[in-house]
Amino acid sequence: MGRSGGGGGEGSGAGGPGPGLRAHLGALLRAPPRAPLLLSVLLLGTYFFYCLSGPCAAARPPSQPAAPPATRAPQPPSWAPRPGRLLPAAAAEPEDPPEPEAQRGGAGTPGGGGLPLASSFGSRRFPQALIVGVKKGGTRALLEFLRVHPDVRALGAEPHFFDRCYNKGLAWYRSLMPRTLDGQITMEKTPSYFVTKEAPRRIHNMSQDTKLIVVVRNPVTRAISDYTQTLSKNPSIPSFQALAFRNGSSGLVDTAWSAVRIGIYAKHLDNWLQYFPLSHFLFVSGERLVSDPAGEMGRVQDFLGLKRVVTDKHFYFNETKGFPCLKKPEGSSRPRCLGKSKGRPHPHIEEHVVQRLREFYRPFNLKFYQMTGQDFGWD
Ligand SMILES: Nc1ncnc2c1ncn2[C@@H]1O[C@H](COP(=O)(O)OS(=O)(=O)O)[C@@H](OP(=O)(O)O)[C@H]1O
Repeated sequence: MGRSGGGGGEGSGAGGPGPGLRAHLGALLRAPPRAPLLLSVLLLGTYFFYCLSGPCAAARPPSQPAAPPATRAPQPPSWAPRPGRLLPAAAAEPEDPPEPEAQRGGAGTPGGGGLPLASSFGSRRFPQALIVGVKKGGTRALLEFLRVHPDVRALGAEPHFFDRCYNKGLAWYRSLMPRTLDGQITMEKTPSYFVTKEAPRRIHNMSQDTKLIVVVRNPVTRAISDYTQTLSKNPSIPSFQALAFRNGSSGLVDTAWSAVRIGIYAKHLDNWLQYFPLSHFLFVSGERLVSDPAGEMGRVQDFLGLKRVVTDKHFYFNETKGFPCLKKPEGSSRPRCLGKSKGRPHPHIEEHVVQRLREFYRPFNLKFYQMTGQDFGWD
């Protein structure tokens, strides 16, 4: 499943057959008539292959109910951010994979339950809370920490419903969710929602009571982390510096590059505030999630109206990884850190490049502190 590096797009998985499929079907239809059975089998196989391998396929529901189209709402305001320049490699990056335990057991499997019993009790509900961003902010860590809480049931994979898969309909989206009992909260995380101009309106359309969590991180470090991810998939991309500035380091900062654009938090938040009041948001510091995970989890649990169950007893600092890890993740009794793609070393970026980006972000950061009433200390 590809990711867009933060830019939103309408789901493309449910449209008509693409050129590849048309060519394939054409070839099959020209086959000799004496092979009707083989032809039918191939046609069916081709149909299922193309239908199920689209950008929404990683989050397939256990059964496919007839999904009514999602309700239409007024067009978004014209000033909303436009999709920026994407690196080819970024567009082909795989999703943030669910952590292994989540894949094996419960709620990581779309529609699954953590315990065998959970598969037959409770009901699938729309998420009452979403982690909407930001990409490379620490969203996977937050979700895995939250899943330890017995009153949180979360989808492990990123469903990308409100950016790429919206045309699958709200019933499809709900069918992905794990079953919950009364009093439990359903959650999912898709970091690209924060920079998708249609996402706030669509989420508001699902429920205007949705609680929204945004994990934010120093935008300069975030951009380097984003670049590191792209570089890991495609080592031949240009240097960070060449991508960050329009004409080498002497030029203007290139805000069309998604790695830069995502970090202009104030601008993206402005779009969300057209639909949700500030009281619906919790801004989690990506830095404090690493330096004081229990403290930040206390704030998150309070915001979600949960008992403070996840505390410092749940974490240990793994010296080798250099990050806090869980003593007992959901569905496991063994300690576990996040996977290799989380907390990886960044390439060295020259100080003058970092400095110029810091200066670029400063006014946007100050605006963001003002809007949220929180100083994240990035300057
Ligand atoms: N406990 C723990 N373990 C490992 N990594 C941690 C942790 N807490 C936060 N982080 C930081 O999370 C960064 C990845 O962010 P995301 O999970 O939001 O990335 S993604 O958008 O879903 O790809 C990742 O970024 P990089 O350091 O650049 O790899 C980490 O810095």
